[in-house]
Amino acid sequence: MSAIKCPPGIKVFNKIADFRQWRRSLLLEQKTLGYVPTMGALHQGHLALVTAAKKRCDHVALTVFVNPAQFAPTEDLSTYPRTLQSDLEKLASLGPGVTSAVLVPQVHEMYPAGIELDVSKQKGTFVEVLGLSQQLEGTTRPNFFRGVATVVSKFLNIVQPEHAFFGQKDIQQCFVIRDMIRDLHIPTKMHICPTVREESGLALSSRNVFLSPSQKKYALVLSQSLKHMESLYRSGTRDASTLLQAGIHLIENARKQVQETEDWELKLDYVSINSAKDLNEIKGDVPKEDGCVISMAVYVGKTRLIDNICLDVELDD
Ligand SMILES: Nc1ncnc2c1ncn2[C@@H]1O[C@H](COP(=O)(O)OP(=O)(O)OP(=O)(O)O)[C@@H](O)[C@H]1O
Ligand SMILES: CC(C)(CO)[C@@H](O)C(=O)[O-]
Ligand code: BAL
Repeated sequence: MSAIKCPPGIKVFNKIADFRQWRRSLLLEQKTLGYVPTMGALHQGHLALVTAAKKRCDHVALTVFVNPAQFAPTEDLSTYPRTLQSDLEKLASLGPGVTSAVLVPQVHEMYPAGIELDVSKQKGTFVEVLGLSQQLEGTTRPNFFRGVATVVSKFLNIVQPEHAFFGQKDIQQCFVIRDMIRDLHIPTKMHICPTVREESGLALSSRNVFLSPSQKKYALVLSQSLKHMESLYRSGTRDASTLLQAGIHLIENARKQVQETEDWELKLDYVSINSAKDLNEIKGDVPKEDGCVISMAVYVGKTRLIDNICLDVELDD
């Protein structure tokens, strides 16, 4: 932390107790706090959450924490981008008084009992949101939402924000956290903000830095196939398998082109249409009254990207 230069006006804490003392001062001044949880490597998607938080609240705080509990032993915990100094500069670039505080806690404070990536060796307290965590992302990342729900519940307890802001890009995470907040009676109002995209349509993601220029070009297949399915839906196609086949066709074409011309692979992990009520998979016609989420994960080389669209769903109120 000593090597980090804090931009003027932004308090950077690495001890939970120091953050809490600052948070208490806001309570005494009757100021509201909006909270944006992140794993750092900030981009315009994160900054849009900060801006939305500032519109609603007197102060905005972020956490920057690459949470080991949401990574499987085989995943990219050690290589996940860590760019705290430039993250702080990006927050400062939003203007004075937009971000008030950033908490960058240490792993041992967040996980006093230690944290093993192998779930069978873990000790301590964990939070699981049953019914929403095993499908979609949970198929490939079976303990991911347990790690997310655990760390977000810790942070909501530490930060005690009136409002918390999450991105639609991680739509299943939003569903999981929404139910966790409800079930644990956490006194925070959750907001889901739209996915910020490059002009090309590519959803911004911290992991995009791993893409080569040609991978970035082929990564457009995620947003393009979603858009294609959306336009079919809007023109009256309701059968989930017809919609999915149309998306899969585009992804398969891209996969073949990559196979013929590149030295890396493009691989569909999943594409699925799920009810916006309970994230159960929809077979047959999409019921308009429930709304649906079309989501997918695609490996572009070694980088796994996700994206989604929500149809006939009000995500935020
Ligand atoms: N393009 C985006 N638009 C809006 N919100 C986003 C976008 N990307 C991420 N977020 C949101 O920012 C918050 C923090 O996400 P995180 O730090 O994991 O960034 P990320 O870009 O999603 O990283 P990763 O590449 O690991 O998925 C989450 O609520 C996430 O949904
Ligand atoms: C919510 C979160 C910060 C928890 O580590 C993470 O899953 C993310 O960045 O989306
Ligand atoms: N934005 C989700 C964090 C992760 O993929 O680990």
